[in-house]
Order: sequence, then structure tokens, then C-alpha cells
Amino acid sequence: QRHKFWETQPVGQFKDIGNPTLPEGPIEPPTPLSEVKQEPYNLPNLYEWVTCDIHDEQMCDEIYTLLANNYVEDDENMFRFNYSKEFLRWALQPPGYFTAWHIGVRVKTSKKMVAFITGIPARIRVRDEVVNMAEINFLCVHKKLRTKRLAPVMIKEVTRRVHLENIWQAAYTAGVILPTPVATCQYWHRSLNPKKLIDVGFSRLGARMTMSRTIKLYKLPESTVTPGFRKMEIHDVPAVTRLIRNYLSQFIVAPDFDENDVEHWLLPRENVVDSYLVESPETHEVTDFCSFYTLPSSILGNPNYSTLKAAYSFYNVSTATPLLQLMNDALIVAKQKDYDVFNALDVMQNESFLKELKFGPGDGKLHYYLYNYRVRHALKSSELGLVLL
Ligand SMILES: CCOC(=O)c1cnc2ccc(OC)cc2c1SCCC#N
Repeated sequence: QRHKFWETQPVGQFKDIGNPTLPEGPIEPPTPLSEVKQEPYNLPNLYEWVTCDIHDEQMCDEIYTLLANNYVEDDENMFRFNYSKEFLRWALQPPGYFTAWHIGVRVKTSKKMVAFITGIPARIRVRDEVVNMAEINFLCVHKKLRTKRLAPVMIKEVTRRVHLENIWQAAYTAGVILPTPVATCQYWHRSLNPKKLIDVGFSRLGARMTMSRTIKLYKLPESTVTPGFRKMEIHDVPAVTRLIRNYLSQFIVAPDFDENDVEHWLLPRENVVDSYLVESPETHEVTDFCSFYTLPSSILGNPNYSTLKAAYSFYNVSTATPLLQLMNDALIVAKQKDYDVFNALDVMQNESFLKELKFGPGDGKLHYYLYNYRVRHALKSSELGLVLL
């Protein structure tokens, strides 16, 4: 029966949509820490909790393999996300992370990892309130255990462990509708390797279009065009922090990044995150910034290809270079690095460049959720300044 679990949780309920008397903000007050359940929730008998030290090579391997074989697929089962190990270590070890929030479920006898869920701490501003939250991600149950109702108890257990750290709100996304989306975003895709996307069946040759005409349509310059466009370096952290804090202040929901956060989330890491900035050749001021993260996908059941190399737009700021030109340079760099596709959500100001840079709308939507925090009415995706991995 629909949302049996979510109707028991402090989240916006469908029945409350449009009720103007309900105030924006926390739905339930914090619980005194002494009253938070001290022991883990009970799992079905065959299974046990395991706290996952993602830094441990063997544990990281097990998590990588569980996700690579059982994590999210698109509706047509053409792709499955294939997060790399170095990406997982980056995603799960931001400043102030808690190992206890990286939670596995394994079979008591075989010790086989069969499920996973994570939280990381994040300061997220909602309008003018900065709230300490947990970002919940990587909820994955092995394909063979999907009917055992493991997800609700895993969500309750990560919530319990977050409460023990005196954090009472959370943010998460899903491709499915749950009570109640704070915003609903659309994926957009920019072909970089149109022949491969057509060969795997994601894209189709347009009417009256040949393959060579299609390749020409998506062709990009060999090199970037913006003077002063270069990779971000560690000494740029203060300037980039100023730039991105100012830029994100215009959105209703956005991360409250400090320099430590910027150093972790935006400094380039090979095969994980790429970030570039524009340093004015005259004034040496940092005026613009763009970034994308690397999330490959397994291509399912295709004899000729096994992996899709996908770049995902992350945080972009333009104050001097037109956003259109800045993002075209990002596409150029992604093509230089042999990505097959550059993906973006219609969040922030992305709508201003998507069509002109030849992105096409995806058929998947991404719904954003807040736990124990009511937002009176759903936001437009352009009011969202938050990109979750
Ligand atoms: C070619 C465009 O599609 C994707 O890049 C892609 C790749 N892998 C996925 C794995 C699971 C999946 O489940 C929803 C979707 C994809 C998608 S489309 C949505 C992500 C974006 N942009």
C-alpha cells in the first residue's frame, strides 16, 4: 500500500499540501539526546548491521561492488550508475563526516554485503535559516532482497544515528515521488559522443539526419575560448568561496559552503571532480567558475559498449563571462577528456543555457526532499541551489 512508511515520518504529507496554517520550518522539535534510542533497530534475523569504514580498501571494494551491481538504473534498464571507489571516498568523507553514518547490512553467516545507506553532514540554508542537516544517499538493497522491506528499517537506523549527533533535519533525492517533493527537477543531456549514444539506443538519429550530419551538429572547438580559463588550484579556495557564497545566496535552498567545504567539494580530483575558473588576465580577479563531477554508468546488455563516461554539471558561477560561454568551455573540456555525455539538472540558472548548448531533455525527473522541515510550497527548480551526488 502506497507510502505506508512515509506516512509515519515527519515529512510534508500530501494531505497537508496547500494548508497555509502550517508554518515553514521543523515539523517536530529535537528529542532530548537521552531519549534517542541508544541501540540499533532490529534487522530480520539473517542480517546484521556493519559500520563501513570507506577508507578501508576491502570495505570500499565491497560497497563499490554492491552499488555497481544493484544501484539505480534508468526506467529502460539501459544504464546503471557505476560510482567509482575514489568517487565514493570523496562523496562520503567531507569535513566533519561520521563513519557511523556509513551503514551496511550483511548476511550474518556469509558476511556478504547486501544493503547500504549513508549520511554526511551538511549546512544547508533554507531561505535565511542555515540548518545543520544530513544528506542521505546511496540507499541500495541487493536486487534479490527487494521485497523484504529492508529500506524502512535502514532509513530509521540512519535517522537514529543522525539524531545521536543532535541533527534533526535531512536532505535527499529520489527518482520516485514520495511525500512530499520540495522541488522537482528535470535532467538534460548534451551529447558529446553522439554515435555511441545512438549505438547504445539512448539517442535516435533525427529525421532526415545522417550519422555524419549528427556528429557535425554536436562538434565542439578543440580548445576553450575564454581568456584566463584555467583549472582551479588550492590557492584559489578563498576567492572561489567568496564567489560561490555570493552566487548561491540568490537561491531559496543552497549549501552554506565555507572554505573547508569548497576545498573538499570543488578542488579538482582526477576522475572525480573537475573545476575551472576564469582569472581576469588584466586584474587577476577570479570572476567565474564552473565544475562537473564524473559518474560513469554501466551500459546494460550491449555487446559493443560496457561503460558510459558521463559528466554531471556541479556548481557554476558567472559574473563576467556569459554563463553560455562558460558552460560551452565546460563542454569543450569534457569532450577533450573523452566524456560521452554532459548531464545537467534544470536547477539554478541552468535553463538559460540548456537549449542553446544543444542539451536535450531527459525522460527522468529528480525529486528533492527535506526531512523534518516543511517548505510551504514546492520550489521552482530554478530556486534550488543544491546539487546532490
Ligand atoms: C545518456 C544520458 O543518460 C545518462 O547519462 C544516464 C546514465 N546512467 C543512468 C543510470 C541510472 C539512472 O537512473 C535514473 C539514470 C541514468 C542516466 S539518465 C539520468 C541521469 C542523468 N542525467
